[in-house]
Amino acid sequence: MYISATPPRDYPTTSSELPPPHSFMAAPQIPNLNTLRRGRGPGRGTGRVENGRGHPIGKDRVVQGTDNDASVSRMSAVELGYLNDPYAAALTPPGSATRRFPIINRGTYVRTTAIDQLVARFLGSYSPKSKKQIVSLGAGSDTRIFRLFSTRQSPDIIYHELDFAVNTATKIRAIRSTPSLQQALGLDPSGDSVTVSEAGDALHSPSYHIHPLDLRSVSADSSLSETLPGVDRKLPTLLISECCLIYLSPTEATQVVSFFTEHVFGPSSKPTAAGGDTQEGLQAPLGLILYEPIRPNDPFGRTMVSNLAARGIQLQTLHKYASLEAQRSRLREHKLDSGQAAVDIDFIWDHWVSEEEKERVASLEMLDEIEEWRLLAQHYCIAWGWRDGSDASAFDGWKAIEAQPDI
Ligand SMILES: C[S@@+](CC[C@H](N)C(=O)[O-])C[C@H]1O[C@@H](n2cnc3c(N)ncnc32)[C@H](O)[C@@H]1O
Repeated sequence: MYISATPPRDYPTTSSELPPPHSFMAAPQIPNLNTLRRGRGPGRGTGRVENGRGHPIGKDRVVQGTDNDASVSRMSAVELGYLNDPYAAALTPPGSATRRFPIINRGTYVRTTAIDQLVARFLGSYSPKSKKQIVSLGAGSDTRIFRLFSTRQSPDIIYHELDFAVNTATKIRAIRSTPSLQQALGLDPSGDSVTVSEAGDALHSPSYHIHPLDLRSVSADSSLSETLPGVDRKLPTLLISECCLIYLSPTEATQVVSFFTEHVFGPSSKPTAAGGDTQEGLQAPLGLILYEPIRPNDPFGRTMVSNLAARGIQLQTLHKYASLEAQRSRLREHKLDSGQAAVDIDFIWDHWVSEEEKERVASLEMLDEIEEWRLLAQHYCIAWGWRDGSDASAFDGWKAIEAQPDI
């Protein structure tokens, strides 16, 4: 039961506490464990100019800028010892490092390690004969690819990252100028196995692809080889949306997931044994992990939503997928029907983190605001679902994970 609607303490609660319109922030204070921060950054105006498809460019910039907040939060958690991530610094904008509040650091820790666990269970142990594929939507400056590739003997994974061109170009610049990122990927930038587009916003190598793509532009008519070169339609594949689809409208978010479930990884045709004819219905095993805010309708959630609205920000799918059950239904509706589960961050801290690890994390810095932590953590969830498709064992690693009963 929620005992107070008190928002985390650096959320302004009235419009008079908001920064003046001319100093609205490039990266808004979205109620995100990743983005809540101590100070208010410098602003950037939001114009009304639209891109080619009617989306205001100013709003897009705000959404693109949320990645800076994500990288700063990651860096804060790394510097304090919550996470071990030697690649975070290279992907954090220079001079932007800031120490986040303890509840935010703990949130970054729980969400990152929980998604890491789901990814590790999907990938299983190294096996060059059974390649798997990961497609990260709105990957931004995420470091998971570097952490994964540096710890597996050889890439038995094909990893794709998608984001707006402005963000993919930033990441590619960081990779080009940082030998440790190249080494983690096993890339030789002067070799011919890596190609970078002329605009510097797309990168292709045998195991790693960065695609500059506005997800709102994909449709069933999109040519796969042009839109997502290097995607293998037949491999067991994991889609990850770590705080990305929440920025799309419900229709757009549904279209993006359907693009992958029905079009990219939809039923394929293969020659029958007799030759000639084709046999429909073979689908690659496919899973989806979502990390998103939930529960906008209780007092705490309402305060967060109204703070955002005052900044012109609407997390449009938040009301549609407001509960753990709504997230599970969403996965079922996308025919990820072999299994689905959803847990909030509070549950993960309680049930997935060992007592020893809890003690280690608790010793890193003082966290007095236990009630505030629990409230915040109950407003973010991780949901996952999968379909077995052509390989009933591809998601075996997910079958025994402890999930949360409805509350
Ligand atoms: C909060 S950041 C999260 C970044 C990363 N997933 C992480 O968790 O560290 C949201 C990311 O989604 C990306 N994004 C949002 N809408 C998008 C769209 N329509 N097309 C491509 N990327 C999008 C943003 O540019 C941004 O990099």
